[in-house]
Amino acid sequence: MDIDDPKSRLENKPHRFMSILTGEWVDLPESDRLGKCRSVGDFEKLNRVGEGTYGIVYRARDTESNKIVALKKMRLDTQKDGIHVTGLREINILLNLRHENIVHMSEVVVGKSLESIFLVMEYCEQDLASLLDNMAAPFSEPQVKCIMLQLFGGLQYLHENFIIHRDLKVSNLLMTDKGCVKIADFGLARKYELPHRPMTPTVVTLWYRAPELLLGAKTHTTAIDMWSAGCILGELLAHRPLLPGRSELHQLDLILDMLGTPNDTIWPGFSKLPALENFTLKKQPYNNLRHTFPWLSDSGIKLLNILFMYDPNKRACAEACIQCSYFKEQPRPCDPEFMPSFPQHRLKRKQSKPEEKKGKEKRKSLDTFKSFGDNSNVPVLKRNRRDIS
Ligand SMILES: Nc1ncnc2c1ncn2[C@@H]1O[C@H](COP(=O)(O)OP(=O)(O)OP(=O)(O)O)[C@@H](O)[C@H]1O
Repeated sequence: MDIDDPKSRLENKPHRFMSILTGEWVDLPESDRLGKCRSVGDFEKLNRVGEGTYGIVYRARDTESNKIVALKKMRLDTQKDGIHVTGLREINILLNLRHENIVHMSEVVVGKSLESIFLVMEYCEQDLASLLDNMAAPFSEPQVKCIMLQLFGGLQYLHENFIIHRDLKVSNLLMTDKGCVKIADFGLARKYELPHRPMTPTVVTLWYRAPELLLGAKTHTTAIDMWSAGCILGELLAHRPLLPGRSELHQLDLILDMLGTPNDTIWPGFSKLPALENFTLKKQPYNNLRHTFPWLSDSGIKLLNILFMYDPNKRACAEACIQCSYFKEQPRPCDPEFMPSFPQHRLKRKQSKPEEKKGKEKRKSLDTFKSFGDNSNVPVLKRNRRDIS
């Protein structure tokens, strides 16, 4: 080797990288210098388990390890001739995360062409949306507490790592056959910086979207995930979507009906929010959460109230929710092993194509029900949680 020749020096230098998963240094073999991904041919596709806006998800078997995995085929961005930016974000974020309540992505594999990319993830037997659709009776309160504690655990980890998920909803919560809840679908997730920088306000599926986003706030905080968690808690308790708006205005209306109209006293800066330049909100002076959940304990109502604080700065963080007395009083959260499981329905489910799904609203609006009443008698509405965004 000519040590004065920079090209020669570069070619012969061993390549060492620090693993983002273990923090250990690893030598990169010469043959992998240009990068190396396994081929999707190493996997046997078993069946399709889900389809979202950005990808189709298959249950598959890794023929090398014999493990069952989920393979998510990333959709192409037809205009830009490559992988959609949401897919790249999802890869980037998931590679850096390790927590029992966050779906684990083990690797990226490639298809025949370079544009065909698949994420290999741990396989989860069900997602909460289809579980809710297939259960004859609502979740019991111990089961709801078990799910929520796990969701808050995952959120605490995400937020401590400066990640905002930005699309929390029941169809993005997966569950293993051991009852372990995993937050999935990081296509809209973003790393945030302090001070917060402006981001696009049209994130988060409408029914789970926080009022500050609906009113055009330019900065996003972890509080938008906490609002979505409140909507998920309400949905699990009631066994139907809590705030199923048909449009942004209708969504705001439903929020006002449930919580009353905000003002600058409870939410400093409220009247300066961009959307309020165009319209005035109706006046509704009452908080109707107690009326909506008459059977819920005071600490359950308190948890909902701290998740539904209008002012994002006052909204509870995940850690505060975990400490909430609701989880310490009777009935206590159940053991994850006692969560219901219907793995077979996922093998049967037929998914419609995303373009067919747009704008479809098959479910009855919540307006038909004045209050959820005792959750053991709630009529089960067939839901279509994936359709609204
Ligand atoms: N690891 C997994 N194990 C089992 N099923 C999964 C897994 N990941 C996703 N799914 C299934 O595939 C569906 C779609 O996946 P995902 O939400 O990641 O796709 P998406 O295109 O990003 O969806 P969206 O339209 O909600 O943004 C999920 O609702 C779930 O049913």
